[in-house]
Amino acid sequence: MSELEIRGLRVTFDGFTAVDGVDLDVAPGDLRFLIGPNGAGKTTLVDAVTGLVKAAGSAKFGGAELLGRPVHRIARSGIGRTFQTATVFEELTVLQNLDIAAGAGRSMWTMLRRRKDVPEAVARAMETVGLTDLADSPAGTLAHGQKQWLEIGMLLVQDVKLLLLDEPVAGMSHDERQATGELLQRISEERTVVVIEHDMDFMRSFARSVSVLHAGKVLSEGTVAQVQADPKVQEVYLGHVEDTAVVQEA
Ligand SMILES: Nc1ncnc2c1ncn2[C@@H]1O[C@H](COP(=O)(O)OP(=O)(O)OP(=O)(O)O)[C@@H](O)[C@H]1O
Repeated sequence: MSELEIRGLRVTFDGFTAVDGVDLDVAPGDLRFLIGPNGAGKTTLVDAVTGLVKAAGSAKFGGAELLGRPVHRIARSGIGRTFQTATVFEELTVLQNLDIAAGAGRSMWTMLRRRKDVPEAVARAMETVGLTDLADSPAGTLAHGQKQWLEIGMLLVQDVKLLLLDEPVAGMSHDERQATGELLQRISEERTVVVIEHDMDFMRSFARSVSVLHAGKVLSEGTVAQVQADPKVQEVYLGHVEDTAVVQEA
């Protein structure tokens, strides 16, 4: 059964249809890449699923309808996302950021105080994203890639079941991309991960499945090899110089 089941999803902005009848199924434990040229509707689709924009159609998570629910209730149902720019608290340490994300029921003072007993979920998330040694470093001093990992860690401590990540490796070094890909593979052993991405090398190395969006519709879907071999995909990408690698290296 699909964990995320989208049917006939449609998002319209002032008469312009950004998402135009999308059907999408993501199985539990998938590491799905959403690719497509600029303006294809990838971010808008994620915005619709997370309640940030109004949408018609259906988007079910674990069988429950998401459309029409407020953002906080969708988040509480186990869906978390990151944005293109990391949104961590720069003045607070790695541990404090994770603590706040884990937050429920603790006072601000308890969370901001340096504590010896780190909650297990926080310790585990810190370990998973490789930031344990930097627990007491202010987030503002982290490298760009580390901030993205911290943000992913903040979703893990909330025990999010479906992670929606918007261009997580943008601006990262080669080594950071590699580490991020491996991190996403580890995470997807227990959770479902959907990644919006423009980096085709990264997609080829780490995607378990791929959906190609174009002009608000799903153009192609399958494994990396299937999508790369699809003439429709080649046609769309050949018109976009920055993305021709998807076909050139097929
Ligand atoms: N709030 C909005 N109001 C009006 N139009 C919007 C709004 N948000 C997005 N759009 C338009 O919807 C289309 C899809 O945008 P979207 O950001 O979802 O594409 P994308 O595939 O994520 O592109 P990119 O890869 O460049 O991030 C674009 O034409 C965009 O200009």
